Amino acid sequence: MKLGPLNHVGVATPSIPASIAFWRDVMGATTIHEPFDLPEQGVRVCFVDTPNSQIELLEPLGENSPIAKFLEKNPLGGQHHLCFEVPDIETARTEFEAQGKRILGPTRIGAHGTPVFFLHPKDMGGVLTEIMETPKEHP
Ligand SMILES: CC[C@@H](C(=O)O)C(=O)SCCNC(=O)CCNC(=O)[C@H](O)C(C)(C)COP(=O)(O)OP(=O)(O)OC[C@H]1O[C@@H](n2cnc3c(N)ncnc32)[C@H](O)[C@@H]1OP(=O)(O)O
Ligand SMILES: [Co+2]
Repeated sequence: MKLGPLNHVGVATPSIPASIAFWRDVMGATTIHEPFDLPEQGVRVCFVDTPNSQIELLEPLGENSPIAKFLEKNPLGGQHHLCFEVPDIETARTEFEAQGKRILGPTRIGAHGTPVFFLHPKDMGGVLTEIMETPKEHP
C-alpha cells in the first residue's frame, strides 16, 4: 500500500450556506463550487477549493443521513473524514481487508464520480477514512 494524494477533507455542517460564508469571508476561499444533492449518499455537498486540495462541506439530506448522528454529537459541525486517492479501488479494498480493517458498506460512486469506500474510524487511528479512485484524465 502506497499513500496517495489527499483529495479532500470532509466537514459536516448543519448549514452549507453558513459554511460557505465562513470559508469565503473568514478563510478567504475564492473558488466555491455550486452545492448539489447526492440522495444515494444521504448528503448535500459543496466543494471549496484550497490551493492544494478541497474541503467537502456535507449537510444531511433525508431521514437516514450518515452524518445525522455526528451532527447530533457535534451540533456546530466539524471535521468528519479524510479522503485519499488510490489508482485502483478494488486493489485498495483487498489490501485494507487483508489488514483486517473494517470497510463500511459497499464500494459506491462518490461526489467526484469515481468509486469510493469508507474505513471504520476505530481501525484508522480515530479518523473516518474515505478511499477514492483517482479520476481518469480526460483525453
Ligand atoms: C459526498 C459523498 C462522499 C464523497 O464522495 O466524498 C462522502 O464523503 S459521504 C460522507 C458521509 N458518508 C459516510 O460517512 C459513510 C460512512 N460512515 C458510516 O458508515 C457511519 O457514519 C460510521 C462512521 C460507521 C459512524 O456510525 P454512526 O452510526 O453514524 O455513529 P456511531 O456513534 O455509531 O459511531 C461509532 C463510533 O465511531 C465514532 N465516529 C463516528 N463518526 C466519526 C467520525 N466522522 N470521525 C471519527 N469518529 C467517528 C463515534 O464517535 C463512535 O465512537 P464511540 O462513541 O467511542 O463509540
Ligand atoms: Co468525502
